[in-house]
This record gives sequence, C-alpha cells and structure tokens, in this order.
Amino acid sequence: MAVENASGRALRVGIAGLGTVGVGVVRLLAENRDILLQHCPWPIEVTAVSARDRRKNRDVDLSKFDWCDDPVALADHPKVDVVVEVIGGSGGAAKALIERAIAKGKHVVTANKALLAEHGTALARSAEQAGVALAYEAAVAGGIPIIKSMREGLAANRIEHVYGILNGTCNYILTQMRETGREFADVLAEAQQLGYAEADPSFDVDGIDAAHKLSILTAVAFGCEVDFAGIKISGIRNVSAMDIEYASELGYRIKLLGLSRLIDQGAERRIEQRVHACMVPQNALIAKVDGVYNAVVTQGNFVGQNVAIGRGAGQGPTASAVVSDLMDIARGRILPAFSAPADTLKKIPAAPEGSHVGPFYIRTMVVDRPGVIAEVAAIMRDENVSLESMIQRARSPGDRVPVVFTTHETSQAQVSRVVQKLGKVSAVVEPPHVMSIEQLS
Ligand SMILES: NC(=O)c1ccc[n+]([C@@H]2O[C@H](COP(=O)([O-])OP(=O)(O)OC[C@H]3O[C@@H](n4cnc5c(N)ncnc54)[C@H](O)[C@@H]3O)[C@@H](O)[C@H]2O)c1
Ligand SMILES: N[C@@H](CCO)C(=O)O
Ligand code: NA
Repeated sequence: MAVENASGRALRVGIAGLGTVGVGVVRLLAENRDILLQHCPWPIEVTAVSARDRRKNRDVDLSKFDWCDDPVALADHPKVDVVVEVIGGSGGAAKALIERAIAKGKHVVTANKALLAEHGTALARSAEQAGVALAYEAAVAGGIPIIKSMREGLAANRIEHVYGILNGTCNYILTQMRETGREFADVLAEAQQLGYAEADPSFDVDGIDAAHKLSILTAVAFGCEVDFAGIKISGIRNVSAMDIEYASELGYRIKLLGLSRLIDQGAERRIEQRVHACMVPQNALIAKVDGVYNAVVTQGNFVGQNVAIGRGAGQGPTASAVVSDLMDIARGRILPAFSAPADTLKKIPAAPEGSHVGPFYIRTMVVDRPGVIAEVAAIMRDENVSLESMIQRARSPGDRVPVVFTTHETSQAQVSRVVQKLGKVSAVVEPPHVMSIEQLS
C-alpha cells in the first residue's frame, strides 16, 4: 500500500522538537539518503520543523524547511503527511500535537514513552479509528528494535513474560558502582558532569522512565491496555556499595529491571509489573549487559527465550528507531500500535500488591551483642520465612555489624512484614535493605 500525498513523490515529514532526537532524525535522513532510497519506495523528506528557539545553532541545515513556532501547526501543515513528535512530556504540546495530527488523518511517530504510558491506549484507539499509524519504536529501549520484534517476529507466540534493562542511566551507574566500589551519590554526580544523566535525574534513578517503557512492553506482549498506574516502582537510590559487594559474594549482580508477567489462572488473569533493583545470577545473560546498554528478554511459548541488546538512548540509536518507523509508513506497513487492534485491548487487572513470590536478599545492620541474631531469626520464623543463607562479617566501628540473609521462596508481603517488625528491634540500627533475587538464566 502506497502512501498518498499531494505531491505523490515523497513521504513528507514534520518534526516537532529539535533536540537530541529531532536533530538526529534530520541528520540520518540526510546522511543515509541513499540507503533509504534503496529500501523505500518513496523518498522521506522533512518539509517543516518546530522547536522553542529558532536561532539556536544545531549544526544541521534547516534552511529548506518551513518553520512553525507552534508545534501543533505541523498537524495542519499542507506539506506534512507524518508528524514526528520528539518534544517529550506526558501532556502539553506533545499531546496536543499528536491528537491534532490524528484528527487531521496524519500518521504519527513519537519517541515519547511518558505520553504513551499515560495515554497510549486512548491514542492508539483514535489512531486506528482515523486509519493512521501511531509508531513509537524509539520510545522503548531506543535503538533496539524491540517493538518490531515483538509485534512482528514473535507475533506467533503466546508471550509468557518480558523483562529488561530499560534505563541506560541506571545501568551505567550500577556498573560504575560495581567496578569502582563507589557509592550511588558519588557516581551519579560524575554521570551528571559527563552529561550521561539529566540535571534532574529522578525519572531515571527512581525507576519512572523504566516503568514508562515497561508499561508499553506489557501492552504489546499481552495485548492489553497500557497500565502504568499498576506498576510497583522503585529505583536505585537505596542500592549501596555494600549491597553490590554482597551480591558479588553471593554470585549475583544488581540490575534495575522492569519485569512483566501474565498470571493466567483460567478465568482469572492478572498482570504483575514491577520495576526495581534486584539481584540476578551473575551467569544470566542480562547480568552481563553493562554500562549504558539496554536489554529486553522475552519468553514465547514456541520460540523460547529471546534476548535483544543495544543502545537505549543517544542521538544515533533513537534516530535509527524513528526513521525505521517512517520507513514502515512509507512502505504502507501500518500495524495496530499494541499488537492487537486497539478496540480489542483487554483491561487486565494488576496482581495484588505484595503478591510476588521468590527468594529475597535482606541486609540488616545490627548492634553486635548476644541474642540479636536469635531475635531477628525469630521474626523470620514467625512470618514463616525460610532462610537459605546468612553472612555476618567483622564488626564495623560502634560494634555495628551488617548481617545478610537470603531466603527461600517468600512473598513480598511476608518480607514486608519482616522488615516492619525488624524496625521495632532496638538492635537493628538501620532500615533493612531488601531486594528480590530473580532466578533468571
Ligand atoms: N535523548 C534520548 O536519548 C531519548 C531516547 C529515547 C526517547 N527519547 C524521547 O524523545 C523525546 C525527545 O527527547 P530529546 O532528548 O531529543 O529532548 P531534548 O530536550 O533534547 O529536545 C526537546 C526539543 O523539543 C523542543 N520543545 C520543547 N517544548 C516545546 C514546545 N512547547 N514547542 C516546541 N518545541 C518544544 C525543544 O526546543 C527541543 O528542541 C522525549 O520524549 C524523550 O523521552 C529520548
Ligand atoms: N534516560 C533514558 C534514555 C531515554 O529513554 C535512559 O537513561 O535510558
Ligand atoms: Na526501540
């Protein structure tokens, strides 16, 4: 199916946002023009752009493009067939532009995971009613073609679970912490100086960005509505150098993962979505994905495990993903946004809080005096938590000593009760650090 437009000669693109991603798209379309012409029936040409500051030097030639001060005007522009939204933000101009473009029957390509996490289902429905594409490969794991892979290459499978390293900033920080033995705050400050982490890093380090991406992956994997609110989210601020050391000693690595699973109990289906730091066996594939790299692991009932690794951010990888979406549109390949037609997406309730079951790591800091371990162990016994191992190291100053426990299969709810009770023990001098241990391969 060819894309019809007034000139009939090109797919004409309006880009809103000329920051890292927008400039990357302009650059890729120019530098890889020959490659694109080999692969696409029609040339893909930028005709109009919009950003906040017209005079800013962006090191790309914008002189041939119409300039719109108001990004929403791109949707009404007569020479725009596809709107590329790379402004960002879960509302405001980005949302207004996408809604207007769909209403005007124009295709949309976006890198905006925050917007899709909040409004993905509604936007997918309007796009399908209007018969236009809502494409967002860059929004999840940047340059990794994971949406294409799940929606097309793995489409014949029942997906059992999907998980991944979905935030490069966190993976970089955790990798640096492990390699240098430094604390979180120290490594974060350095990452900010080097420009790897944002001045306000909270979306990254508190797990929000990873959760935005996970909510989208979940919808694609299970053909359900996007449910960002149903995700249990925590970040990496509480991971200490000591936890990282213990993880190594126990044969694990600490990663910030987004994990999603369909719990299918016949009539009752639930989705468990979690974003948090956790321990993974150091021989698991995902444990070896370090630095700014992202990875997504899917389990399909016929294909088995599938692993995709690549760059989740940066100008080149995100432009690569945005332009691949534009190429799909130029080729007439317009698929439902979340694998199933939007009006068939199911509302699957979130699994109840605390229902996750698995082994856990619990690190306490206690005053080293007789009977303390017995007191702590009694709390575990009372909550029916079975211990797998215990490590006690030498005393630190003030007779404080870290004592680490790993448990057998336990529910998050049981562990939460243990932690609550430990908080009332006078010899436990810090809130315990808890992490799930994910038995991944
Ligand atoms: N940078 C990455 O590596 C990356 C990776 C994946 C996804 N994304 C997503 O891509 C989007 C863009 O990210 P970025 O890093 O390029 O951002 P950026 O901050 O570098 O650029 C944003 C651009 O949008 C423009 N803009 C902001 N508000 C505007 C408004 N109201 N009207 C017109 N223009 C406006 C700014 O002038 C700027 O040109 C975001 O949704 C982000 O989450 C970015
Ligand atoms: N801030 C994100 C990149 C944009 O998705 C990360 O660190 O992975
Ligand atoms: Na991607």
